Amino acid sequence: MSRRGDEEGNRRVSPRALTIAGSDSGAGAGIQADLKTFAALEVYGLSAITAITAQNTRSVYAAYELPVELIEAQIDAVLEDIGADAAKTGMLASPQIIEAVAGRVRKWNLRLVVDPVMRAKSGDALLQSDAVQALRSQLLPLAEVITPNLPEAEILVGGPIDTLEDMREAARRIHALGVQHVVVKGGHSSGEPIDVYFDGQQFVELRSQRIKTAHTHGTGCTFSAAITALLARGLPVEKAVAGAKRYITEAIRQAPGIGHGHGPVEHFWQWRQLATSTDAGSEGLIGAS
Ligand SMILES: Nc1ncnc2c1ncn2[C@@H]1O[C@H](COP(=O)(O)OP(=O)(O)OP(=O)(O)O)[C@@H](O)[C@H]1O
Ligand SMILES: Cc1ncc(COP(=O)(O)O)c(N)n1
Repeated sequence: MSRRGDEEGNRRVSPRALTIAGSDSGAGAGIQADLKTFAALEVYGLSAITAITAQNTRSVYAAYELPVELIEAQIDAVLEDIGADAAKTGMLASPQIIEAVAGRVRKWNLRLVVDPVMRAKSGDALLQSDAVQALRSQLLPLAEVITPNLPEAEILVGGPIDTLEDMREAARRIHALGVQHVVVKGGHSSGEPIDVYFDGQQFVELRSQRIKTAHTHGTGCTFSAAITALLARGLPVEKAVAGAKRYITEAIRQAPGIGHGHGPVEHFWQWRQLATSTDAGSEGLIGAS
């Protein structure tokens, strides 16, 4: 357990989450989206930056990977002092960074959500093609949750995914790589954005209406960060995933319309009301608090 935690005396001890990801200067995706999501969900956010991108809503203009030792040092610095109840990965760029991050996940026994980021919405590559094998063999067996979109799931399983049954089969095969809980996201499908959740035994379909918008930059980062934040808050995985789906749906609906390309989503809408409301007899997202 990496959370040091409870030596703060009388001070309020808030849940903490760590993101290990790339910086997006346009702040719609990457580290910036993750930290906004953590803050909106009232979780203290920590970061370890893997790469710096020069990016806006239109394109990625440049990317610079940070040295592996500096990435390891960021993770060690925040965990030996502050601790994290859950962590997530985003852009990992290279096999060397994946290997280093896997080492730190083992060292600190982190609860890990992996968003296997491969390309930006603009089409620019964010992961070297020879890094997929490292992702498969080194990081996936350490992941509690993985959240591939359809193109990422196709690369992980090595075949096309066209139907809901294909999504279920892909989830089964990714689960067999050692991930405990798989969410194959349907944002890139042509119909309703149905996400398929699989825990090794049962499938759950997470459904929502498709919102007609160009502003979906950082939806995957925000969704996986919301899962991480809700896990850090102590929710069971299935509830954290369902809560994150509600959070991202509303975040897309309320997108501020910034920039000339794919703009960011809105993180700071009033989630608490949704979170604590009783919905069809359920206890709400986090229960009243
Ligand atoms: N237009 C939309 N309307 C409603 N929900 C959507 C829409 N687009 C995506 N989603 C939801 O947003 C979440 C992220 O899905 P998506 O497949 O877009 O991830 P992604 O491609 O990894 O995102 P990104 O690469 O932009 O960070 C999923 O829960 C998906 O169902
Ligand atoms: C640093 C960084 N991490 C992740 C993404 C993926 O997000 P999207 O697919 O919405 O561009 C990105 N564009 N930049």
